[in-house]
Amino acid sequence: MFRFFENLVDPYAPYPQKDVPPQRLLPFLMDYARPFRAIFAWTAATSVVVAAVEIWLLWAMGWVVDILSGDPSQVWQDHGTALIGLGLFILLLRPLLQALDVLLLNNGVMPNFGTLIRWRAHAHVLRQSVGWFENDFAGRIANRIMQTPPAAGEAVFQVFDAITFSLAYLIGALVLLGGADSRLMIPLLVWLGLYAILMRWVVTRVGPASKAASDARSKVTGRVVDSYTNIHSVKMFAHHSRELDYAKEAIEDTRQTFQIEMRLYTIMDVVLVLLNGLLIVGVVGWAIALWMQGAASTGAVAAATALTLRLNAMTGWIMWALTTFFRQLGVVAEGMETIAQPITLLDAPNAKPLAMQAGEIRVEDLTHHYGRGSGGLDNVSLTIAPGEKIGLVGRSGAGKSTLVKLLLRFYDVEQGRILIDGQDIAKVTQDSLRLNIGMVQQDSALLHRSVRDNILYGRPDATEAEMIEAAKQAQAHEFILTLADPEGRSGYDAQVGERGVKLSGGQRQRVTLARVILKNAPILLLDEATSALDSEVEAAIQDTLYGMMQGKSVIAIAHRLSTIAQMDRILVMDEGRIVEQGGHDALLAQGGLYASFWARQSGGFLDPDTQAAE
Ligand SMILES: Nc1ncnc2c1ncn2[C@@H]1O[C@H](COP(=O)(O)OP(=O)(O)OP(=O)(O)O)[C@@H](O)[C@H]1O
Repeated sequence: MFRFFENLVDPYAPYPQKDVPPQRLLPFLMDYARPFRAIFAWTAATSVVVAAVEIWLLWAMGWVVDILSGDPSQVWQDHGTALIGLGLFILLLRPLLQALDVLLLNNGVMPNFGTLIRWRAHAHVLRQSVGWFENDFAGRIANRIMQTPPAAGEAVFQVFDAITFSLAYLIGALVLLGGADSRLMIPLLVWLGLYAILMRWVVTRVGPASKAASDARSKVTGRVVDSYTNIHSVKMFAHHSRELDYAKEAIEDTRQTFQIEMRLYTIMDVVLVLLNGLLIVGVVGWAIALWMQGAASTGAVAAATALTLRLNAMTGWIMWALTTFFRQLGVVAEGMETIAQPITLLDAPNAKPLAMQAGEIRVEDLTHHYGRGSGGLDNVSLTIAPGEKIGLVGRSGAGKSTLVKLLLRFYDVEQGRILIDGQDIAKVTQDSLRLNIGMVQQDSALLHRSVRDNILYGRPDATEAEMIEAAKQAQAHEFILTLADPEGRSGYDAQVGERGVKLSGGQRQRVTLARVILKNAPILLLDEATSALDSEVEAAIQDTLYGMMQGKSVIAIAHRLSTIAQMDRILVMDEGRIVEQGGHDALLAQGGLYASFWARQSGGFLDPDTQAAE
């Protein structure tokens, strides 16, 4: 039976992905609620029926008191059947109705609603560009993905569990009192008015207070996770107390925002008790007065008393439910700051897959300053012939990596364009573009998965033999066989730690090389691909690299000039521009920047001191 309700909505069902999610709270939630429309309607209907039954039971209690005021010997004779019917109703039908209500809410809605939001929110965030991620804390993004779905689920739960139920209950109570004596409705209506004012006062403050508290919590997560992921720097610089202070500032923010929230609840609780006192004295006192005048029966007084006491118990719960509702909406509003952000780097409308032919790369008048006035690239134009191998050198910050990242369309260029085989890379699908480019990066971070998963990331459908062959070519096979992790997995199954921290820099780089070898893409970008290797391994890998480059268009960035001296052409970049280009010998003869780099190289490296001095 549980399965039936749990399977009413499939949270992973395909859906139309939006590039620009709704920016306002209600439409944002409605968007996620769409697959739940039918189940929400049913839940609301059963909540109303359950509330009506509860009110009706109070009325029935008044009726029982009234018949008990009659002749005891006649009660069973006159009302026996009705009393049995009432008993059966309470024993059978009422539990069934309530069971249906909670099954719909607890099993149909709750596990699926949060899951659907988390799934879709993660799918949306994963589509964001590299630049988008660079502008935020990974911890904060993760926190919002984690806390928004349960908050939205809790808000929806309150709508059906408390708000729909209590609205139906209040309307029923008015009808019931009105039926006994319409004057009894007056104290209830006055109380309702005051209750509404209090509710409004609380609710308008709870949403913003809760959003601020939630914001502060996400900030704490962002800062704490930042310290943990960079624990090496923290320890190396002995910045233990500085990191604590950095986190404390955010933690203190959370405390203060939480204090403001809690003050609201205290005020609400105290005023509520006062209001409820008014309700009890008003309704029960009035009912007694009416009874004394003979205008109300004993049963009516009993029903009115039971009703007010029940309302007294319920009002705290309703207020709590309402504040929870608005508090959770505050959390959702905070989560929206991440989850509802439009995807800015999109495939062009009707983008086609990149049709790779020979592999010509043309960069036309490219300028990219990362949204600032300077830095990055300035008016770079360049044509790389199919199969040509380009070495890219220049001081740190000259713009080499920027050029490579723009080729991968990690960012949209600010000015100019890049063409591959005559096709503007902004107009082809991002996936097809990146599938055709293999890249080995300077700081080769790996995924916290097994070595096998990491290598197969280059081509998930490769066979085991192909994967091992790639590892061998990258000089990685031997050391991989010696790996073991604390859980007892070894070799290709060993986990590499977050970002690959359990491997040495050179080992990491070889695993990334293996995955690019396996990918075997027609364009190859090497950004300091061998910088972490010792000369012996590097020499062994150079052959593999040259082998890999055959028939491919290649851009290789290197500070170690000896690794690129053999390239077809060398480009020298400085301050975002290409300042020299040509073969190694020609550039040396030119006596410019390249010649000075070469002259100052010690042991094949660009000397960092001389670089700084420049
Ligand atoms: N994500 C980014 N956001 C803003 N500015 C950036 C970003 N990445 C790089 N820059 C800036 O662009 C300029 C060029 O950086 P780039 O990484 O391209 O240099 P590089 O030549 O590859 O240097 P290195 O040899 O040190 O890797 C620098 O001034 C840098 O501060």
